[in-house]
Amino acid sequence: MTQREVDLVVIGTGPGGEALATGAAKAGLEVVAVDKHLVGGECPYYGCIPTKMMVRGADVVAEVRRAAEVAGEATITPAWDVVHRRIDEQATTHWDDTIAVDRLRDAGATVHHGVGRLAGPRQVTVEGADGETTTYTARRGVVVNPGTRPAVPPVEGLADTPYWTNRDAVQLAELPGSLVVVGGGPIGCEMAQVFARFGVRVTVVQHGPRLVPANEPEAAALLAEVFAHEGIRVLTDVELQRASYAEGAFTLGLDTGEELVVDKVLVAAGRTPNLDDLGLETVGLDPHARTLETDERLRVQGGPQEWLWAIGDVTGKGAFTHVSMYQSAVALRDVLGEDGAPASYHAVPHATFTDPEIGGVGMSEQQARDAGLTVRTGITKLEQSSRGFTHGPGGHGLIKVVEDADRGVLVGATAMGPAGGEILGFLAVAVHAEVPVDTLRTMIYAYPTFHRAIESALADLS
Ligand SMILES: Cc1cc2nc3c(=O)[nH]c(=O)nc-3n(C[C@H](O)[C@H](O)[C@H](O)COP(=O)(O)OP(=O)(O)OC[C@H]3O[C@@H](n4cnc5c(N)ncnc54)[C@H](O)[C@@H]3O)c2cc1C
Ligand SMILES: NC(=O)c1ccc[n+]([C@@H]2O[C@H](COP(=O)([O-])OP(=O)(O)OC[C@H]3O[C@@H](n4cnc5c(N)ncnc54)[C@H](O)[C@@H]3O)[C@@H](O)[C@H]2O)c1
Repeated sequence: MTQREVDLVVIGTGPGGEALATGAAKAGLEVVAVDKHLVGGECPYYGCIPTKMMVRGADVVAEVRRAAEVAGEATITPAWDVVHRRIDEQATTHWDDTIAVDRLRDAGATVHHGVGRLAGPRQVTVEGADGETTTYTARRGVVVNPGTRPAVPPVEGLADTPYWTNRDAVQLAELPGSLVVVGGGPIGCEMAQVFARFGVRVTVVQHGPRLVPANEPEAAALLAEVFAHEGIRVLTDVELQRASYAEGAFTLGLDTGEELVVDKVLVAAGRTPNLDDLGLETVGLDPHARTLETDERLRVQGGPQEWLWAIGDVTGKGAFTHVSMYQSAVALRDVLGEDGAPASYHAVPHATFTDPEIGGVGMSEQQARDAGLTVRTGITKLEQSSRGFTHGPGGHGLIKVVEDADRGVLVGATAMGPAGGEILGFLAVAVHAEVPVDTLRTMIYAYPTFHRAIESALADLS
């Protein structure tokens, strides 16, 4: 066993951990960045980046199929190997993190591949693949950024089948004929639409009453309509009860009595935080917790606040890369003893990259009501705007705004449509900066843009 003393240990290099380790090393701290798999985490290798390449391919397929209605005949023969090659070569360099490791080392950090665990105050052990263990004493402290792994729903027989998770889905070289997606959240919906557009017969099994439940119900309803139109079967309010696999086929038993027989099953039913094997108990924290509670400087609450920070999905503030990066910057300032704005989560934006995209920021209408606010909402369909009308096929969408009527500011908004995640930018500024609705109403909205529909949604506030 080797012992070393350093300034900072970062356990887990998701997007935030990688950025924080880089910044701390550049600032002159002696930093060890520990990861048991790939430096950069889920986003670049198995999450955002490969899935957005899949979405890009699927969107091109859909656009070509719309051509006849607006420009003339065009045909496309979807070819998954093109998507696979882009992911393999351009996005992930064959799922190899050498570039990221070199970048961190160039910044001055030490990269240690292995499982990192807290082992008492300021102590971290790292167990390498070769079984060699190193114990680090962290003078300044420890930042944990361990992320999540796919949750496996407690369905009889499922664990014994070769089901896929997002990690398998982004590495596919060939597509199956049929697929059941278990879970209708962002991962399930993005993947379902991609695979369907490439010719896979897709069924989504969602145990709740609607798709994308973190978004407004109107957005979920519109997405369900689009999915139905594209031939994706969506089963809501359905429980998967049994799963088995034999002779190359899965059989799934539903509580409705129906049995689905398919080539493949993709489980996208939420995530489990990687907190259970982090040694949290050695510093008085609960290893079974779903999140680590943090303060506005990302210091872990209920534990050794002076030397332990947590960032990323495990903080429960929004499982998004931009949240991990945002927290990384706030925590880095605190690690370095610098002043700066505290973390604030009243305007967390998110975009689900289905077509139409669903952008959301801040509170949903229900969340605002549950928070006891005096709520007014306004909604408009994109098809009723000049831009939606001229866009034609693929132009479905909506804008919904949620106002705290007592303060006269937006506390939440949804922008769904072509480039919904981009239109969201305007609404994110309004919610973040608490721009008075009266001011938003005095603006001039360029004609005929999609974002001009925001003016109609504001006019509808009641
Ligand atoms: C399919 C999919 C699509 C997504 N698409 C988007 C998107 O479009 N936009 C978006 O904003 N977000 C998206 N996300 C979410 C996004 O990937 C995460 O929010 C983001 O990666 C931030 O996670 P994180 O920083 O908490 O850590 P992660 O990225 O999960 O990384 C954690 C790292 O810690 C390591 N680790 C864990 N435990 C230990 C340990 N004990 N010792 C050493 N290392 C350890 C892991 O190996 C991993 O490298 C997507 C996620 C998935 C799965
Ligand atoms: N574009 C993006 O920003 C993006 C894309 C993908 C993922 N993500 C992030 O990753 C996180 C994880 O995504 P996710 O879609 O796996 O999780 P999720 O928790 O958001 O959605 C999972 C869905 O599965 C359903 N479900 C759970 N158990 C089920 C069961 N037994 N049978 C049927 N349905 C079941 C839930 O009702 C839920 O709707 C998201 O919360 C999001 O923050 C973001």
